[in-house]
Amino acid sequence: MTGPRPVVLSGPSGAGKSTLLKMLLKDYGNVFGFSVSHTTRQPRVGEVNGKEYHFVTRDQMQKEIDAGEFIEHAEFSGNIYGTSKAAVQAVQARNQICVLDIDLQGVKSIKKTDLKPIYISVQAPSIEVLEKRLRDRRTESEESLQKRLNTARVDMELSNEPGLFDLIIVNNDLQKAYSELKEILAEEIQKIQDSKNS
Ligand SMILES: Nc1ncnc2c1ncn2[C@@H]1O[C@H](COP(=O)(O)OP(=O)(O)OP(=O)(O)O)[C@@H](O)[C@H]1O
Ligand SMILES: Nc1nc2c(ncn2[C@@H]2O[C@H](COP(=O)(O)O)[C@@H](O)[C@H]2O)c(=O)[nH]1
Repeated sequence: MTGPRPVVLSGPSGAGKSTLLKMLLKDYGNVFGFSVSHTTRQPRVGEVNGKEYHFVTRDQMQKEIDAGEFIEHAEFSGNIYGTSKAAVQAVQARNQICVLDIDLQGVKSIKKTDLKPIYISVQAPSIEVLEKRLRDRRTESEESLQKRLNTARVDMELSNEPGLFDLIIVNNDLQKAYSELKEILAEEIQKIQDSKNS
């Protein structure tokens, strides 16, 4: 893999990864590019195929995994999610910092590749706050919500492993969390802006 150093955003469902990512893309749209993952889950209201995800069937996804088209893939809450080689290459071809929003299994898989991203974990202040955010988001059935909360408990525990993440952001105050995110990425942002201006 070539190009600027990618960024991995991980952390429990509902912690605020997509919210922070949207802020980053709004402020630095030409600097960052989102790695559009594949998923077998159903699109949510407002989600567009090819933008938030490539929405695919389990059969189609399994065929592409078998064909070696994915850098990593994982089963999460009853669905498969994965990062294709093409998704990352598309961003890198635009000389943008590639941002991957992936779960903890994905992080462990990416650690075995030569991608060498900056690893950031986004956490909610507590499981209670996380549950409230997920409920208020109104995207999950009760079954899916419980699965996500169970996975979140494990994620919150395991993410503290020394060396796993370069930074853990506790997303309580959104603006403060965003400032922390921008701070760790400042050097990479500057490099891209300099290269685009030269
Ligand atoms: N600091 C915050 N304070 C209050 N609400 C927040 C904060 N950050 C995010 N939220 C809200 O919490 C909900 C979950 O956030 P978001 O969808 O960004 O989480 P996520 O980590 O991307 O989840 P998933 O992994 O399921 O995609 C959203 O409704 C969002 O508006
Ligand atoms: N290992 C991977 N995890 C991924 C990928 N794309 C998203 N995700 C993670 O899935 C959960 C649930 O996402 P949701 O959109 O259904 O709420 C979340 O933790 C994402 O980080 C991927 O390509 N690989």
